[in-house]
Amino acid sequence: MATRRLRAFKRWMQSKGFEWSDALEFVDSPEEGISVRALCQLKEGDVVAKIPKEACLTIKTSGAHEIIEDADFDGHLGLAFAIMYERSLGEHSPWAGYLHLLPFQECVPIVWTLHEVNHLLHATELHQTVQEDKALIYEDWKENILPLLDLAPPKLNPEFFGIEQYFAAKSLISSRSFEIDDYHGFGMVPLADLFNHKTGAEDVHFTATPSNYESDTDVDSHDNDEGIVDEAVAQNSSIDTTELNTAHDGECIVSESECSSVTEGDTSMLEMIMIKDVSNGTEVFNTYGLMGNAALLHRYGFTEKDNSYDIVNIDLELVLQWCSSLFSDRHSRARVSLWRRLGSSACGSQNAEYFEISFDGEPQVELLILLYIILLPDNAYHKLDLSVSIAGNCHESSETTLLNNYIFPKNTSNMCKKSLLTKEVCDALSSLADIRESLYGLESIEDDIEALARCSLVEEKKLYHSLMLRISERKILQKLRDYASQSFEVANYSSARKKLKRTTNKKT
Ligand SMILES: C[S@@+](CC[C@H](N)C(=O)[O-])C[C@H]1O[C@@H](n2cnc3c(N)ncnc32)[C@H](O)[C@@H]1O
Repeated sequence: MATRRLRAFKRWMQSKGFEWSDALEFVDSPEEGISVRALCQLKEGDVVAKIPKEACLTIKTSGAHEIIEDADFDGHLGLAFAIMYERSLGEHSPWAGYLHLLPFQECVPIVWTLHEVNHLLHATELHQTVQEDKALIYEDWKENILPLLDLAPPKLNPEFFGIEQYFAAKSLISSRSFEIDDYHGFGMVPLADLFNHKTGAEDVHFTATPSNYESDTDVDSHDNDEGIVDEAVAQNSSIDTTELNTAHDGECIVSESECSSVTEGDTSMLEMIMIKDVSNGTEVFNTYGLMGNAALLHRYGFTEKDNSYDIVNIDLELVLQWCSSLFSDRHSRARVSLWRRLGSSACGSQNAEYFEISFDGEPQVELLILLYIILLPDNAYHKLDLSVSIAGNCHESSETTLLNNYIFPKNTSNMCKKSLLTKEVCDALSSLADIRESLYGLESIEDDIEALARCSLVEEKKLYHSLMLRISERKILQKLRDYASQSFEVANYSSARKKLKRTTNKKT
């Protein structure tokens, strides 16, 4: 459905030199926002849109570029300032037709109230991150934007540069900005940001070399310090400058980006190319990257059911808590120290170390090694400790060799894990899953599932996606328990078989 705002946006795109195929339909739904659909069969390799870089809103193209340069604002801060500045110009902004199409803000957790963050994200992978983000963004605004408002010139209307406006701009950057090129950096790319995301199953890509879109300049999303931002195009690549064909006699025709049609040297346009066939009437998806639900909610404000990139983390702190419920502090310290001397480490930084549990409930091997060492009987621990010290002194054998000799005599990765999965380690994994789960509070996962079933995705978006996140994390903890019990059963079964074999061999 083409609404009035979409028609105005199309007129704006035309005035700025955008080209797009008639085979693309922009659909505006009050519940789901804007999406893009194929009006006819789209073929792999079709160039479906061309976007002038000059029409992208970046720190170079914005009317605020001098203020941004003088203030020495970096990429994120600069782009947030550019968005607020262009919004402050109203109809006088060259991006007015685009800005009208954007929501004021994207419903990502940084724009939720602190109460909502604490209530809805409690104990999830996002809770602490979002608390920290909110504090940092506020500090950023206070230190950089607020002082600028008092300067004359430039005379800035404070109404458009307040803390709410800054958070809103940051939410738009997080959910819809793209890397453009070395000169522009990243920015807001009209039209490209109308495509919704599908994990690992995108239909459309941005590329500088339309005729060989499988090359290195193919673009995937990538991480940067403030979240995943889609990378759009490498500069100075050859670009197909063929005009897009438009519909004739009710037929949708898009350009065939063949090598022969490539004109070298035009780096002024971004292009969108189909990377697979899409049938008539189907939504055309981009991908924002391969992300679990925590990352999706953090950067884009939504989650996906059964997202295989989901993970849950177990903090080292939590392992230490479990350890001190069974052993003395001295025991814990000594075992963790030996674990570190063996060259093991967790993910994250020194004061926030954690272990990842994958979507199928498999724990990071470093966690298994730590639990194994914590649970070693004293005599075995002393032997290993002595060997590590001697090795450290003579520099003859590496920690890995020692660990392999001691724990992994067979030295193959599958065997490694199996050797670590003793009954005690498996019990420890189950206890850790229980402790991690207890952090969510009194409601069980079944309560969460029921609450999700009652929840409206449209009217209670925050609740819906935070429940999805909690449930996906809790399902992984369930799988961790299954992994622990099954691993022990398997280990038990194979050691029983070995014992049986040894006994039978002895007899024969
Ligand atoms: C780049 S915009 C995509 C266009 C957007 N739908 C619009 O109305 O303008 C990204 C935002 O679209 C929404 N979105 C994208 N993919 C989605 C998906 N698979 N499920 C739910 N929402 C999605 C999220 O709100 C996200 O922050």
